[in-house]
Amino acid sequence: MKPHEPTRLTVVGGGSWATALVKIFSENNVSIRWWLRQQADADHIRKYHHNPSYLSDVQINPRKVRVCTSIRDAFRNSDYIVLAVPAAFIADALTGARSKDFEGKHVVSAIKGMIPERNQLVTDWVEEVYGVPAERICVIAGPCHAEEVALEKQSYLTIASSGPDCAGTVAQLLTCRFVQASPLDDIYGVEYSAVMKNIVALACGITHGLGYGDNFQAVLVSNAMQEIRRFVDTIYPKLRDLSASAYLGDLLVTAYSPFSRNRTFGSLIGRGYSVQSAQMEMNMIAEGYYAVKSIHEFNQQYQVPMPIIEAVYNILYEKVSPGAAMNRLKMLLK
Ligand SMILES: NC(=O)C1=CN([C@@H]2O[C@H](COP(=O)(O)OP(=O)(O)OC[C@H]3O[C@@H](n4cnc5c(N)ncnc54)[C@H](OP(=O)(O)O)[C@@H]3O)[C@@H](O)[C@H]2O)C=CC1
Ligand SMILES: O=C(CO)COP(=O)(O)O
Repeated sequence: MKPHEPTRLTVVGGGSWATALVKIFSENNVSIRWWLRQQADADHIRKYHHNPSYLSDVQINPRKVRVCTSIRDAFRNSDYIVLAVPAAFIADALTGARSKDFEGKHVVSAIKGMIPERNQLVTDWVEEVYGVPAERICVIAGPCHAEEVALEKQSYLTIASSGPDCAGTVAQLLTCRFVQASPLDDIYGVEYSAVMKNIVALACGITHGLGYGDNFQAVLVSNAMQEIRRFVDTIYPKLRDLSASAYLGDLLVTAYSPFSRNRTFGSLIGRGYSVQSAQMEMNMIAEGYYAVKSIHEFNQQYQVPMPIIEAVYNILYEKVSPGAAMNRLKMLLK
């Protein structure tokens, strides 16, 4: 690539985070192929330069962004493939793409969830299924809600990879007027923490829906941080600073922000909605709903004590009432 040529990116996904990422990347010298699954959405963006279904105030720059609905077209000539579809649907979204289509490219996962049928991190799945080498994979993490990106509120991202090159370049591509992105070398720690903070936000929402107050929630979140530490230190021991924004910051924003899908979903459950009616009430996906099952099953072999994760699992998958599960949990917190 010549020095002043734009970096060629593919963004996979038409939801709020994909739309926000397209906006951030468009601040830099890039050329984006943006894949959406709905033809009507793609046509609308082409004509009116905004996504009709998510973050519709965000203006899409037609000089930098080309929309398409064919995944193989979207991959053509791209240097970086950015995945921004909930984990449960990423295999669907990539239907039609083959290992060969990933050759020579970097993969950037913006997904904070696990592949449900395999209880596997998205980056491991990409490596295993599409043969992408680990050093060409990175994740986008950090406390950052798409809605605040749309409003250009100052935000911070952490780009984690196992080798320095991928994360460093992607961090540069995401740094702009209102976003500061930095690289980090703890891809597994960051990815697992991001998956788990969604489950904790569900727990916060559930307790909020049940009428617990801020005092309880502060204790819940502190205990949750200890659970996350126990889990990631067991699965992938490494010297890491869990008070950094990629870990603690993301836990806090998801647990407390009214923008959080996971907190909102939990709050509906706490107020007595069934899983199905809560899902219908929200137009967006709460990753924690799928993730809690994956983490619960994955943890069978490790048996890391995680009473908060277990309480959420019992409520969502074992029909334990939110009130009873939280009554039991509150005796275990300190
Ligand atoms: N939103 C945020 O602020 C942030 C989100 N993330 C992560 O980004 C990822 C994407 O989440 P987000 O953008 O918020 O999700 P949204 O709920 O905003 O959008 C969901 C997306 O999934 C698509 N989808 C739904 N069902 C299917 C299916 N069966 N097959 C293919 N695609 C499907 C939807 O397509 P359609 O519209 O056509 O139904 C839509 O593009 C998640 O892992 C989330 O944790 C990370 C950081 C911030
Ligand atoms: O990861 C996020 C913010 O950093 C988004 O969390 P929610 O999916 O709960 O909105």
